[in-house]
Amino acid sequence: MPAPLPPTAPLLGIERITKRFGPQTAVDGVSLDLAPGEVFCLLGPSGCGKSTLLRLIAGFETPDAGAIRLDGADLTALPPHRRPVNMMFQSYALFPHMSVAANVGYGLKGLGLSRKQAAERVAGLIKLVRLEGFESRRPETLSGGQRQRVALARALAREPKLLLLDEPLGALDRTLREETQGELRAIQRRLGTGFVVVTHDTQEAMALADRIGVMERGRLVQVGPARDLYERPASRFVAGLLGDVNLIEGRLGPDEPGGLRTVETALGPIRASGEGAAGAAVVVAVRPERLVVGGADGLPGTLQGTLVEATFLGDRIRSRIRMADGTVLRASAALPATGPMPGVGEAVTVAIPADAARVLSA
Ligand SMILES: Nc1ncnc2c1ncn2[C@@H]1O[C@H](COP(=O)(O)OP(=O)(O)OP(=O)(O)O)[C@@H](O)[C@H]1O
Repeated sequence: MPAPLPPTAPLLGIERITKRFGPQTAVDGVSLDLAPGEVFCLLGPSGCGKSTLLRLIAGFETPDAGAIRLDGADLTALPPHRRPVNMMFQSYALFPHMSVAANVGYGLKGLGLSRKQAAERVAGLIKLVRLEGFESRRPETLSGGQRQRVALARALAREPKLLLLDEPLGALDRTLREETQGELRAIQRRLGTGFVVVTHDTQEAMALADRIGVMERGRLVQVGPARDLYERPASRFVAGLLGDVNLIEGRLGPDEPGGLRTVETALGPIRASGEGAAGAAVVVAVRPERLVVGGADGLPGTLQGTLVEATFLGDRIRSRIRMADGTVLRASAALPATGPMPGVGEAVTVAIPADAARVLSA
């Protein structure tokens, strides 16, 4: 029986694409479907192949194997300018001698628009990125955030079906970055253009993406909404990339009814969800904010430890707790509404709720 069709045909279809540079495989058999209007973030450390995958979609690189389709049409043989795709670079590559309006209008060259049509399109784009009044300014007189918006308007000028963004906010400082993430997302929603965004910043991927694809050494190792990746990482690598995590080594117990497993660790048995062969060496992954510190007496599996560090961070306390066997766990908790901070050297209880503990292959 044929597989059921997805609810909407994919905008972008990448099939087993591979790109080698000499002995190095930069992109290794990646397959991926993108829904229309979706924002997809490629996340991974430097050198994992994110930019190469983006450049393959744009047509700046030719794959050694595999195919790329857009709306069902094979793009693989088309040069970059013939693809209904546009790319925005981190450097923005604005023309310094041209005004904001001319930079944006440059994106319309070759479309055969009349002067009037082009002027209207430019005005609409400038409005979209909220740069009205800046039309005749030169890029060098703009702030980083404004330059970013000029580059975005120019990249959107030809109304691409898909926009590729390489570290789009990389040049902005932290506060401006967070503001601009929201703006970028709002513009994208208004237009419904599909976005593929390359970033090595996990927070940014979480803020922007409908789905994140994690790349590791040329492979796409896990794809899903940020929350799925955060709560159910497929590997230690993904767990660590998405945020801080405690990794506790142990051996996996046998299958049990109810789906939970028991992992024997130096801290004692820990109940966790996940799969694997009984006896396998595993790690239990627990996010610091899911540890229940203090007041855990009476919960099954409550452990005893000593607080070795407690740092006040405004909205939460970050702490380190040494357990009887010497393992140090990191916890992060909302502040108690009233009352003193827990003191260093104090004995504390620690509980690991079973729904916060994931079994990962060691
Ligand atoms: N033109 C090239 N010639 C040779 N090797 C290349 C070329 N482009 C990329 N590579 C190699 O392919 C691998 C993936 O590079 P890529 O730029 O895609 O990584 P990345 O994840 O985007 O990294 P970064 O975040 O640092 O940009 C790297 O090992 C890189 O050295």
